[in-house]
Formats: sequence, C-alpha cells, structure tokens
Amino acid sequence: MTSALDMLLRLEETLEERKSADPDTSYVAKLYKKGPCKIAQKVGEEAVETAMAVAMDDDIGIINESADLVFHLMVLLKSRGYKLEDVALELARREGLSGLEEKASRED
Ligand SMILES: N=c1c2ncn([C@@H]3O[C@H](COP(=O)(O)OP(=O)(O)OP(=O)(O)O)[C@@H](O)[C@H]3O)c2ncn1[C@@H]1O[C@H](COP(=O)(O)O)[C@@H](O)[C@H]1O
Repeated sequence: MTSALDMLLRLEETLEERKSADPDTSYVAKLYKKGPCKIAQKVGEEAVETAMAVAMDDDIGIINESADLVFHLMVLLKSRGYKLEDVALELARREGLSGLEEKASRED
C-alpha cells in the first residue's frame, strides 16, 4: 500500500506539471491562473468547512474537508514556489521544542 508521504509527493509532482496545463481542462491550472490570494481564500474556506465538520461531529466530513484543505494548501504553496519539504524543514527545526515553552519565551 502507498504510504501517505508517497501519495503527497506524487500529488506534488502532479501540481508541478499542472503549471503548464490548460485552465479549461485542469482545476489546478485554473487555481494557478486565479493567483495566490484567491487560492489562499479557498484554503480559508476549506479550513472553516473542516472546523464545521468537527463541530457537527461529521466524521466523513472531517476527512473529506481535511483532504480539500491539505490539497488546496499544497496548491497554495506551489503557487508561491514552495514545496512540502520547506514545511517539513520548518517542522524539523521545531521538533522537540515544546509549544508551551516557545510561547512562554515570547511572553517574557
Ligand atoms: N486532490 C484533488 C482535489 N481535491 C479536491 N479537488 C477539487 O477541489 C474543488 C473544491 O470543491 P468546492 O466545492 O469547495 O469548490 P468548487 O465549487 O469546485 O469551486 P468554487 O468555484 O466554489 O471555488 C472541487 O472541484 C474538487 O474536485 C481536487 N482537484 C484535484 N485534485 C488532485 O489534483 C490532480 C490534478 O487535478 P486537475 O488539475 O483538475 O487535473 C487530480 O488528479 C487530483 O489528484
């Protein structure tokens, strides 16, 4: 079975290929054409829909909306020239650093 990471990396390759695709035949190319601000708006909408699915205890909705959210966030990152690896590097930098300690250090 394909690992989650393999799936995400394969999707990232497809998103790269869609940079030269026709917006009339590709949803991703259509998003790129609208630009990062419009894509960011879409990410916001999908985040709200994910939160609403949680509030409504809609288990299927939580997975579906989360998939929409992750997909649109990946398109947004691509539209700005970033990769999942850039996000992973930032998470690696934070690894082991307690969120509570980091917040407290900002409040000093
Ligand atoms: N994973 C996805 C994926 N997830 C969600 N979506 C689309 O995201 C859109 C979000 O749905 P909404 O109802 O929120 O939005 P909408 O009503 O279509 O759009 P609005 O006009 O309201 O903004 C739907 O059209 C979904 O089909 C996706 N579209 C594409 N992919 C992947 O991207 C690849 C490339 O897609 P194309 O560029 O279209 O070939 C595909 O092969 C898939 O692997």
